[in-house]
Amino acid sequence: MNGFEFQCGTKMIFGKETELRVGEELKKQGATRVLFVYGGSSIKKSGLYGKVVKALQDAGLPFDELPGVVPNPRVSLVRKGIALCREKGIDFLLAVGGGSVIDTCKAMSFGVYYDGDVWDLISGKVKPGDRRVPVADILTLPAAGSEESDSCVISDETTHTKTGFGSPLMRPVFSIMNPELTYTLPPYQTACGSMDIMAHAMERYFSHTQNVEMTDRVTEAILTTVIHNLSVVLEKPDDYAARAEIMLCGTWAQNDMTGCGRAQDWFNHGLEHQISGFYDIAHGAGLAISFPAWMEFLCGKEECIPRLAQYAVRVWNAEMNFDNPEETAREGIKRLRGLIKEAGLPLTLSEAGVGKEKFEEIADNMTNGGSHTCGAFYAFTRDDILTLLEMMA
Ligand SMILES: NC(=O)c1ccc[n+]([C@@H]2O[C@H](COP(=O)([O-])OP(=O)(O)OC[C@H]3O[C@@H](n4cnc5c(N)ncnc54)[C@H](O)[C@@H]3O)[C@@H](O)[C@H]2O)c1
Repeated sequence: MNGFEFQCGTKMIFGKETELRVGEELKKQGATRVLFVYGGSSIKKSGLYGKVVKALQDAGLPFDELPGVVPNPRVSLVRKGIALCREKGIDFLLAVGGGSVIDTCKAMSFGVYYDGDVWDLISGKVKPGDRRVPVADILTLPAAGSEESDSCVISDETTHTKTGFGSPLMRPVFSIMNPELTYTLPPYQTACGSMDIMAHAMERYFSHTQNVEMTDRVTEAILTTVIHNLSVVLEKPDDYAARAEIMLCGTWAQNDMTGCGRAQDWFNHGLEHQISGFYDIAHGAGLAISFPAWMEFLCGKEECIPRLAQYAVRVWNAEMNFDNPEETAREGIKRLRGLIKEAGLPLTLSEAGVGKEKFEEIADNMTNGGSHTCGAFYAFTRDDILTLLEMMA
């Protein structure tokens, strides 16, 4: 196990009807003027919008609204939000929605205190400072884990670039998590979210760092819990117990608890950001296509087989073939693909409507024209990425 620092100060407020406490909690945290940020019609249809407005009014908290966050959230709205925060003297951001809404608030929160264009922070040209408008959220979609993570991902729709930045100060001050709020998620979105949760667990799990047994075991528990409960909620969307399990997994898969003391990979997220930057597909769908193909590619790399086989045995209950561990590894991939198919997610780029026309550009972007490799568990060259993309096609 490597040395590490870990600090996660987000207060998690979990359970039925917890969203009704948002006003009093914001006040307790020192808010005097709030910007209520959300996406489209889904929170209005579900009645959550009205509950939030009432909770803010009951707490006597003045607030403004910024609707219009879209999946793969746009920097144009972040810029609009920054201007609004400055104009109205906002001192607390309240995100109500999934990762896209929370990430929009996180980017705004640092952008308010930066004099230049916020894309400088997002693109990593300038490091974020130590001042930010605090962020809180009511989570409606377990997936990104942004409710406790220290990073955000934003797209520039004019250049088709999707990238992100982070800071230890970026973690939300508190996150309200009521599993009942996720009953309205369509099956496809539920499946995409679960795939994203599994991907966060696997980006950390696939590591060559030795002696990380405790975080391995926690990660395996997250993966097996999501696998089991995803099947339950696809059958019965209002199963509170199963929704709660998935919601908690979403947060703990991405708050970096399971990443402590180990090298992490993040190749698949990098690849998916490229794909969804160009094609605007759901993040979880992109990961459903890339992860099994990535594992299959790695079956050809001897140094990766033991961990792939361990994953197959412990997560998928595959039988260990000590004479041929690659066969065990392939069984794990087969079972992962089975779940993805059952959940209605795409297994290939063509199923997701993505062609081959950007392959060269994607490989260039990920390796800076072939000048460096990408990924820690296995270092992909530009040519490797092209091979992998063909496998995903
Ligand atoms: N910050 C991080 O740590 C982190 C990590 C991984 C991914 N991300 C990013 O997060 C974004 C994806 O976030 P996401 O997966 O949470 O999805 P999302 O926020 O983009 O939402 C997806 C869709 O689900 C709808 N939705 C949300 N809650 C709903 C509900 N309860 N009922 C019905 N519909 C609902 C939204 O309106 C939206 O149309 C991507 O841009 C991804 O790159 C961020």
